Amino acid sequence: MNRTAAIDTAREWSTRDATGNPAAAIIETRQLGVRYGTQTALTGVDMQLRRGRITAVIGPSGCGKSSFLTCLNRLTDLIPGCRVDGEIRLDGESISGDAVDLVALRRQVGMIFQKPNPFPLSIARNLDLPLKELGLRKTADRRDRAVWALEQAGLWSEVADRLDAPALSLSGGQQQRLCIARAIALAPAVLLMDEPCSALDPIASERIEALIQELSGRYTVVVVTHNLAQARRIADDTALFWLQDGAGRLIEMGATAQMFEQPRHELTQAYVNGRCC
Ligand SMILES: Nc1ncnc2c1ncn2[C@@H]1O[C@H](COP(=O)(O)OP(=O)(O)OP(=O)(O)O)[C@@H](O)[C@H]1O
Repeated sequence: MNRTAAIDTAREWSTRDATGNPAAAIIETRQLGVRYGTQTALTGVDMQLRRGRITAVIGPSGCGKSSFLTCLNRLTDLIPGCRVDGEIRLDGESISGDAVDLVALRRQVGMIFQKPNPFPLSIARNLDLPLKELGLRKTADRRDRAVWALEQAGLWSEVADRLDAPALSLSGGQQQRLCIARAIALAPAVLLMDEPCSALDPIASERIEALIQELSGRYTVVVVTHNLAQARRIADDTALFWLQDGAGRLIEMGATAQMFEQPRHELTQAYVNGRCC
């Protein structure tokens, strides 16, 4: 199948769910492109991310996966020389332009990075601080919300008796779950995860994977991963990006089982079977 046909297929898929009904997209991109100075990292991405589902973004190094993710909550605004073209809609509303409240956007669309990045403060303060900024004025309310978020992240039983300990004294996997709790505490609609397990040992990775699966349904998760087995285990939907003619492009997107078992595009077939890169 040529590239245009595959993208048409991706478009057709992305507007229908498994029963043929229109899919409920929470995020939609149209002709999304990212440039760093004169270099085009990503071009022409038309994609719909479905509400409450886990979408894995896969593809070889340099094909624009992280650039795609960082567009979705406009962290790209913080990169000098970076320019984003096209359209991104969250719940039908454009997130482009100067009128958008970026603090509110980033609360709605939280980000988890490859390397856990807790604040160099106590475990409790890692949650209390953002909740204060969110406007929760009563200490008891903030504490309740913090406990709830730690429970959601599967961390509460491990830290309940040492909330005043430094966050950096936690293991890498616990720090990553703390970062997920910190994001969840702000009640986001979408969680973006950029290789959230790649800095962790296999056991900690397994816990994060299990946590991502538990979050499914309540949050929309977009996870960039180089680990194809992980994408297959945790993702409902999978999108393959590829570097073609010097720019990253969306090649194919579909339900994960279809992408791995019956890929439509030859690049997907080769990539998921480890026959290239
Ligand atoms: N801040 C930046 N400044 C300049 N160029 C950048 C920047 N970030 C990414 N790029 C370039 O954009 C292209 C896409 O990078 P990106 O990190 O989005 O790809 P990726 O698929 O996530 O790669 P990887 O799998 O290696 O993390 C690359 O050529 C990269 O060098």
